[in-house]
Amino acid sequence: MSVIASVIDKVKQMDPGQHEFHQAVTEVMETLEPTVDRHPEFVKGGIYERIVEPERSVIFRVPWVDDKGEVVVNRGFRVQFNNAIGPFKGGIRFHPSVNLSIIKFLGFEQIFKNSLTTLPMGGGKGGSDFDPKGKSDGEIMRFCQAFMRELFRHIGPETDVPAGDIGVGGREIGYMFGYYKKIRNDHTGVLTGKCLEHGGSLIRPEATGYGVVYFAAEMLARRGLDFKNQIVAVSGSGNVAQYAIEKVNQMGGRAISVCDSSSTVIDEQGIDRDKCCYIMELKNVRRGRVSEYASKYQSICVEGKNVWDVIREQGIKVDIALPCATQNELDAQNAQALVDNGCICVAEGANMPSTPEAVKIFQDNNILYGPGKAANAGGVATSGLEMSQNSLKLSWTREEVDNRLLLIMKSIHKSCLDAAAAYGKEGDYVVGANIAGFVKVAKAMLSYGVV
Ligand SMILES: NC(=O)C1=CN([C@@H]2O[C@H](COP(=O)(O)OP(=O)(O)OC[C@H]3O[C@@H](n4cnc5c(N)ncnc54)[C@H](OP(=O)(O)O)[C@@H]3O)[C@@H](O)[C@H]2O)C=CC1
Ligand SMILES: O=C(O)CCC(=O)C(=O)O
Repeated sequence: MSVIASVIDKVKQMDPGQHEFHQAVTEVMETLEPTVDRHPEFVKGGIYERIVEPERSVIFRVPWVDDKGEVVVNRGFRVQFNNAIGPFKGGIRFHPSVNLSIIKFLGFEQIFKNSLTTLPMGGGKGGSDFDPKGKSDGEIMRFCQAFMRELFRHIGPETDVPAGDIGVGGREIGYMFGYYKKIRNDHTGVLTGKCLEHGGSLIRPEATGYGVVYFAAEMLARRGLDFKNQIVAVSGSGNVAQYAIEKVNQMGGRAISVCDSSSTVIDEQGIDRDKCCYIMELKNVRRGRVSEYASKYQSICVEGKNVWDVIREQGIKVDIALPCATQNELDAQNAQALVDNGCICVAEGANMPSTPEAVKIFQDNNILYGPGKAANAGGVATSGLEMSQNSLKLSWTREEVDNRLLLIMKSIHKSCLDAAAAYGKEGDYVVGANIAGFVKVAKAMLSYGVV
């Protein structure tokens, strides 16, 4: 049995039931096969076995008091996966589905993504099964403080620097940062995604969504294409989706969809600047449901189905797909429908949104397919820029950060293509992203000896 197959086998045996983690490990490991012959030193150094095991996983109790005065207990997680090239770095997710498998898959992906950014950041991820939906502002604050009451002892600006992810935005980062500062008496860059007033970076809120569109534009340019007049399907309606739509509009495309966990809205006229501002206010301020969009603007609203189901069922033509909601949202049936209807490009804003079967359909049909760890790396890259500004005690302008983001996305795109070509898989962004991300981390791990 090859070293890769035995590593995948061992992961499945050791952690049965961690399906998302198995999926992420299998997807990465299978593409690393060509590195085994090229780098016998990685085999000898046990790099493949070591890279799938987190440095440590912390699971903790998060007790807090709700508005009725009742004690609620949630479960918190921080998986510090790999710090070979820099401090652990990765977001925090608050969602009822959160469990160890999901946090491990996200932390594992983060190792390679962060490596691709060119910045010195290791991989980690955290979260809780806390559901922010329907909670008052006071409840959110008390939960964030309770979460930080344990997390603070595991993190630090040179150790582990969390940020936002699903259910965690500027408001939650503010509450967590404020509490860390209070109990440590230390105003330091321990979190990213902070508000501007207390050390955040311009463009961090926009960065993941803008970065996905920058990455897709690079892929399209290889075929002499761009966003102008392209019909773009976007899923989700949160941070990543909102700024992806904003950038699609700026680049001359027409974004036609959003969804949340309750319904999907299709607006074939296009979600223009004003409609996008409406969604931002609806989701970020009023914390409402996307179905409200349909009562304000002429559009289709389908309850209980995601964007990709609705596009398939209604035979809607899409040129570019940007899945920006959650893992495994886009399955084989919906991938086939996108291909059959002439889709040319898929760039993933979410982490692992396409199932393995869907990815195979995109690749077999020569679709420009940009996997999340490359296409959505602009968020964490800009977090890295926030860390740099915090260390320098400087703030860069919007233009400066956006320019750096654009250059990083171009560099990631080039690294993927270079690595794919160097390992005999010309044009394959999946192989390219995995190998380029992996080789840098593997070399760093090797240089430390067995630790
Ligand atoms: N924020 C960042 O910087 C980065 C985020 N990502 C990834 O992007 C994705 C979106 O994150 P982000 O925009 O920050 O999160 P948000 O919480 O801001 O938004 C998530 C959106 O996805 C929807 N959603 C979540 N789960 C489901 C589901 N099961 N079915 C349908 N819709 C769902 C949410 O709906 P509802 O409103 O009902 O909850 C919401 O509209 C995630 O995969 C995340 O890991 C990747 C890189 C960086
Ligand atoms: O900005 C960060 O540190 C993390 C962003 C994130 O969670 C991700 O890249 O998936």
